[in-house]
Amino acid sequence: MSQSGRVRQDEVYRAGITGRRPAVPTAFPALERRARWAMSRRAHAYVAGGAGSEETVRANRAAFERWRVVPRMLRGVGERDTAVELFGRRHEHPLLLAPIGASDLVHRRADLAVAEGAAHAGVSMIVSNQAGFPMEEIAPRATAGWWSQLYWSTSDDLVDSFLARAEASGAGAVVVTLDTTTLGWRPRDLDLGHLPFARGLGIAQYTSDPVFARLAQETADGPRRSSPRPTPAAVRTLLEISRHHPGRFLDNLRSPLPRAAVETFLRVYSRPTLSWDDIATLRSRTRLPVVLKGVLHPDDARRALDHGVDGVLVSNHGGRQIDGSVPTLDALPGVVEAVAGRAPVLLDSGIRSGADAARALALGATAVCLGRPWVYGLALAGTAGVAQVVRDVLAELDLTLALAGARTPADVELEAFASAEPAARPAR
Ligand SMILES: Cc1cc2nc3c(=O)[nH]c(=O)nc-3n(C[C@H](O)[C@H](O)[C@H](O)COP(=O)(O)O)c2cc1C
Ligand SMILES: O=C(O)C(=O)c1ccccc1
Repeated sequence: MSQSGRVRQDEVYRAGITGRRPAVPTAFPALERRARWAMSRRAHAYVAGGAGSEETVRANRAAFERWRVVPRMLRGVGERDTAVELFGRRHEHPLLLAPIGASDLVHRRADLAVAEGAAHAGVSMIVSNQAGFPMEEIAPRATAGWWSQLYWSTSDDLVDSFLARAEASGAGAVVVTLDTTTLGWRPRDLDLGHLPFARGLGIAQYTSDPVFARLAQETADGPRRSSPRPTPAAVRTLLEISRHHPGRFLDNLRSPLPRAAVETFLRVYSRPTLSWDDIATLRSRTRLPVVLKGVLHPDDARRALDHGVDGVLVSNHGGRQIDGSVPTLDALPGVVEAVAGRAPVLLDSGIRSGADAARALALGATAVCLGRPWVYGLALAGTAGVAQVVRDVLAELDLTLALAGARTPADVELEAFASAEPAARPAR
């Protein structure tokens, strides 16, 4: 049971009496504006940017604006209950941090700070495969739980190694991202000629991996000279890269290995030929619950369940992959209907506030994932910034329920507004 909205408001207004203001802005537009000043041009372009003309980035938002809350009065709702159970674990809040790679572009402590911020706010974090630190260092800080996100590599051995490491480090699930088998067309990054990974950012999960070390050494040696196991020196160099200076190792380390590591990453990080046959092998590869990220079609959701998948995450990667892709909130009702309560359905892409979370949950999402807003909190105030952004979203979610006369998100009443084709609310 929660009154987190009132608690957070009281905290802010009381601190205000002595002249203290929140560390980061409490609403998204100001948060983004402030973060933009704090970030490098390249970092801002990478985080804020989307595919093509960024129509889908905007459409994700417009989809939320088409649903309006119809508040119900006098329902005596004093406390709200937003807890959910996901894969046998109780989550106090129906929100997780979406996996976001290369956060070492915006903060020196990157995923370590994010994990601590998520833990402070009491939410789980989905650790990106493209993190700035090895998952073994992030995991102990994510005390409210964490899941591991996987890009299916061209090397099946590397996939198995990532899965084994996630299991050994206590991940609660593995989230396989399907929508980035190849990188979308991103004009902001293209115009700056900038991809973080090409500079050695966001590759720490790889450089800390023994299978990857072998692949990188093969690249450095050339195929003829390569030895079957990575030499101890190669492993040491790569570990040094992942521990000490992921961001600037190309300048700092003289050995050819760092450059080989970047080249190897770019070659192996994703398999464009990924198919349902690969998904079918997952059950024998890992005992972790499997979530497929990037599902937008009801038939793909059904097929996922047929393949033994444990959950789906409705996502268009924040509009970064296909310009003109369907907004996730529009896709949600069809997926919810197809899944029919058999598995959790998560949603991301466009969640900016607690009011957005309330609408996605009322439309049948089991939980939502917060993306760009936490990156802006990180850029402005590190751990404290991430924690505040999350707590503010949760506070507004709680207040939205209270004012709508809803004890749980499912009780929120919605109506479609000014849409050419009003989407039907799924039966629940
Ligand atoms: C800068 C950035 C990096 C991202 N990196 C990853 C990643 O490594 N793995 C992944 O599955 N999704 C990644 N995503 C997608 C997010 O998980 C999520 O789907 C998206 O941010 C949701 O959109 P929103 O931020 O507009 O709400 C990234 C998104 C951004 C903005
Ligand atoms: O930037 C992204 O959105 C992302 O997820 C990604 C992951 C790997 C390589 C390039 C981009």
